[in-house]
Amino acid sequence: MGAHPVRNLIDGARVDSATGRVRERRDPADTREVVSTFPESDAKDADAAVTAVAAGWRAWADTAPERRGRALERAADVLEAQREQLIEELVREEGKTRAEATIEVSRTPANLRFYAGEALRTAGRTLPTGDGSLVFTTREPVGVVAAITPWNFPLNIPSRKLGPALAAGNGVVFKPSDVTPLLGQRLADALLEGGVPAGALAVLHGGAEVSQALVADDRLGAITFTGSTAVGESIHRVVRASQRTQLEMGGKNPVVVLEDADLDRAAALIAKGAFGLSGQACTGTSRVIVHTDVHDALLERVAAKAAALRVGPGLAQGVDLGPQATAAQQQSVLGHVRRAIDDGARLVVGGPGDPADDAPELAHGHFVRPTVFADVDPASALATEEVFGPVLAFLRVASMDEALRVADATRFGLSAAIVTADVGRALRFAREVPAGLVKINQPTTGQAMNAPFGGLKDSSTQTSKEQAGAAMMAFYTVDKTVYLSA
Ligand SMILES: NC(=O)C1=CN([C@@H]2O[C@H](COP(=O)(O)OP(=O)(O)OC[C@H]3O[C@@H](n4cnc5c(N)ncnc54)[C@H](OP(=O)(O)O)[C@@H]3O)[C@@H](O)[C@H]2O)C=CC1
Ligand SMILES: CCCCCC(=O)O
Repeated sequence: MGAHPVRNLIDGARVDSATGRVRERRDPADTREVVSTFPESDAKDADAAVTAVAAGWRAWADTAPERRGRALERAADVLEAQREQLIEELVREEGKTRAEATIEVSRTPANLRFYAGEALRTAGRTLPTGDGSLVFTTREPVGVVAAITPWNFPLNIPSRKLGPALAAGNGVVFKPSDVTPLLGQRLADALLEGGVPAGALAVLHGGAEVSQALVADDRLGAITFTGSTAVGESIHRVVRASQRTQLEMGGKNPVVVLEDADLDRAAALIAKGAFGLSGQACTGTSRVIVHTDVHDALLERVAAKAAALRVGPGLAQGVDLGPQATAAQQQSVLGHVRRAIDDGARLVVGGPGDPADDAPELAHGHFVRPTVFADVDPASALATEEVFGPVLAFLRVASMDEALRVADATRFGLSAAIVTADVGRALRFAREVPAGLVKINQPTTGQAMNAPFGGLKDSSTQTSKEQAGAAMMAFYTVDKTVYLSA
């Protein structure tokens, strides 16, 4: 499979960056393979993209909602027709397994269809006046929206931003991660083929430089970002008070296991949440906070599952864990593992060793070993910092009160799970745990596409939740109140 040339998309034209610089994206499972090439864009490109969408969005906003919805529906049709191709490209560009890629490639068109319907449901309301005049509200598009997205769900996460933004009649400047430029182009191409006009959608490729320039543009009405807390906070410092921001950021998600838990069930959902997507999920499980009475029995079960996982290229049969998405992510994960050992955590499974030592065919990929630590200090880096890799920290507690305190001992509050047969304590957990997503006897990962998605604390801005249907549309529209006398 040759390298796909990806270019910026501005006013319908596929153009190189003003910098003239082109970068390569190589397969994270085998870096000898170039998957795509893409422009390294800068502020000039960002300015050109915003200028084009600022000029073009109004015509899209004036398009009948039914036609806007139909364009999203047809874009979903295009993506579904490309299913097998997208699955393979997603595995080769991002690194997830074929099974994980299949789920994402299926969810993406479903997101577009979900928001296609919202185009027709987003409306204002009339208010009684009693004096014969009319007072009503309208929902108008914000205008120009910047969507900046991460590499770990390069189709699904952008689709649940571009879908509602376009359904509401906004124009979008889309900046995919430089780790997954091809998938970003595939989504944009499907939207254009579906009928979104070139003036309503621009795509910029590149890294921090173009992204920083984009968010600093005063012509943006809204910025929707998903990525690390550090970058999200840097964006928040730049934008004007009047510009809407929706920031979905990092997590350090715990599973609390009480003494009455079904340990086989607990071990299965912990392994799924911790090692799925090679640990590269913001809602991924990174902490197990377990009652001391069942600690050793649970650790034994989870360690056995981790040790049995097969690491390898996502297109290979029977692989459970693909590579980390980049060399930088691989080195970051290994740095956390080495730091945990230095801090005195007990290594139970995995560790800093190179999986290629046991399997030479892995020598050209960014692979790491699924790793489990025990006796982790709740205040240590491993227990409080996001690793974003397949590394699990076991923390022992003696009560539910202590479990809640330990769960709260990080700056994050995205997803949290509890495993127990006690409904009363489960509901107390749901009330008291500082997390925007609470899972009872379920993994910390996995969401219903029609349920609000977002965290508390430094995991998310609290202005609006993603995926929340009508509530999502509120972020992408402005309210007006109109007073009318005949
Ligand atoms: N809460 C949620 O829903 C989710 C959160 N995440 C979080 O995202 C992180 C992993 O994704 P990752 O892509 O590495 O996150 P990053 O924060 O590194 O990047 C996110 C996006 O921002 C861009 N970017 C990078 N630096 C800057 C900057 N200084 N200013 C503006 N934009 C910038 C990136 O471009 P480029 O990649 O080209 O550098 C990318 O498009 C983890 O922390 C994870 O928890 C991931 C998925 C979901
Ligand atoms: C589209 C999937 C949302 C979940 C984001 C995560 O867990 O990284």
